[in-house]
Amino acid sequence: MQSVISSGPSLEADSVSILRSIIPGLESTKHKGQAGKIAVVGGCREYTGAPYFSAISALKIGADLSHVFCTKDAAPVIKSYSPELIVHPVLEESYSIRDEEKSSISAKVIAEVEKWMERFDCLVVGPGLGRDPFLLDCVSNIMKHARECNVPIVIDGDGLYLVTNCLDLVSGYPLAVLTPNVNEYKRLVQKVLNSEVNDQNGTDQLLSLAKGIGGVTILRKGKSDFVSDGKTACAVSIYGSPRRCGGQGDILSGSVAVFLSWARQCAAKGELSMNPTILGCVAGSALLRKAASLAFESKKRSTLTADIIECLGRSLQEICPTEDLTFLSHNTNFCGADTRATKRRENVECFRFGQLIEPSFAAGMVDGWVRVTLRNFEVLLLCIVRRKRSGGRTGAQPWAITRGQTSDVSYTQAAILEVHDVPPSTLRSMSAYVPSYVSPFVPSFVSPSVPPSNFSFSVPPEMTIQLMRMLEFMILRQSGPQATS
Ligand SMILES: NC(=O)C1=CN([C@@H]2O[C@H](COP(=O)(O)OP(=O)(O)OC[C@H]3O[C@@H](n4cnc5c(N)ncnc54)[C@H](OP(=O)(O)O)[C@@H]3O)[C@@H](O)[C@H]2O)[C@@H](O)CC1
Ligand SMILES: Nc1ncnc2c1ncn2[C@@H]1O[C@H](COP(=O)(O)OP(=O)(O)OP(=O)(O)O)[C@@H](O)[C@H]1O
Repeated sequence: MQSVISSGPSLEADSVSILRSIIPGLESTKHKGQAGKIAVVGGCREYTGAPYFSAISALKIGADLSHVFCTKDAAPVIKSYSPELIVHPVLEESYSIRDEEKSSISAKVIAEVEKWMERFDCLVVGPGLGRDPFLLDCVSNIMKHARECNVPIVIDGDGLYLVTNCLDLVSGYPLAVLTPNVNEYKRLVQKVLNSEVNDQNGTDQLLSLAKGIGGVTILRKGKSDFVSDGKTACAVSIYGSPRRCGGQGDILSGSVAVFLSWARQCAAKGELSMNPTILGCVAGSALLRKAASLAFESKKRSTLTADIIECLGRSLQEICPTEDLTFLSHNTNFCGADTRATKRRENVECFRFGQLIEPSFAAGMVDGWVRVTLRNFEVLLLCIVRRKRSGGRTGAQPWAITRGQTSDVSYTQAAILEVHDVPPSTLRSMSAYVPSYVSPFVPSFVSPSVPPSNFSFSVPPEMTIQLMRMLEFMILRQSGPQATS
């Protein structure tokens, strides 16, 4: 993926491209759990809203399952907010137990959470956790266990209070993300750097802070959100709202947890060249800020956290529309293999709106290929010269062909697009099929001049959707009666 974090004086990340590059496709081949399983550790007698906001946001953004581990008092309340959440009433506060029970209860708490830990893609620790010493002690053990299992941990709210007083819990753990607000950041700077917050030199201070805690990622919340892992730093300033109702940080923690999990999935497939933790933070922040701006547009001063949560879906849709995500997967469901084409071109599957290309029709007529290489999916436009049954040429026709990881279609995530091996004659013929809204961006396609025979070009990521629409357009043209005559 190309660099999305600028190295010049501006720190602003290309959040929209990052979001698009991380959001997975929606495919019928996936099963529950593959889009993410998130757990929030938080919720006590005083605070039941915060863990709910965090966990429900994770679900609304696209995680498949969202758990909450909270105190026994908080659990029925959180369950009553939503039947979608899986709520575990496992934590205890000092007031509800006797001193002599503490060690056995502590062991029970950790045993209960351990059962689940390896299933989670990310843990959020802190929303509405409170500051009861016994409870925080149990949560320290949960964090240690998460760390042993290599589960990423997003730490917010009272989780940051805990961590600031016991830095060893996260120090040197690259899968830890701290999301401090203005107060929490101040406390961290004082504790780790033994100084006061210095906004004149804010980026350097943030870098030093992240480095000082051994390379954890810090997302400093504020007018702009700043993210650093101690090596690189970037900012998210787009969108946002002037309304500062409590709970937005909780949405952020759930959002970062989901995007971090998705970014790690991309990284595991070798699709990212950047720290997925940073990308998860940038995407999580940008989405929250977009939802806050949409909510403010309609609710103005009365905007509440629940209104922002309601706008998460629309925000995702505006940034990365689901029809774009599903178009190809819909069509690939109907793929069928064409044996002769397979022989000619390494395992290529041909389809045309659910039908095989007639072998007799396709055989020997491959005239050129346009290969569109997307991040985890490959589309081949096979250009064949159609012949009448008698054998006479009738002109070039492009056909869409898919190949590669068809179970992982996600073409809006494309960063690079290559086209090559297209003979000049085919390119010229194809220009007839290129809709005018795409042609300015693909000048070589429509150029009447003769391109080199091994022709290739790159298309910027923002053009990907238009190009995919072009493919759709081409296929649609082929579904008309004249295509089969
Ligand atoms: N609807 C809900 O359920 C919501 C619940 N929320 C939840 O609330 C929790 C606190 O988070 P917050 O963001 O309000 O704390 P923040 O701004 O750092 O501190 C403000 C001032 O208060 C003080 N202070 C805090 N806790 C204290 C304590 N136990 N005992 C004593 N002092 C305490 C603090 O002092 P200091 O930290 O400097 O000691 C500072 O001066 C957290 O779990 C969050 O998730 C929010 O997410 C919003 C929606
Ligand atoms: N001054 C600001 N201008 C614009 N957006 C802001 C501003 N301050 C915070 N935000 C946005 O609100 C998000 C939450 O930040 P905030 O400081 O409210 O966190 P918090 O206090 O931890 O939240 P919570 O109330 O959930 O505990 C930030 O990620 C940022 O996008």
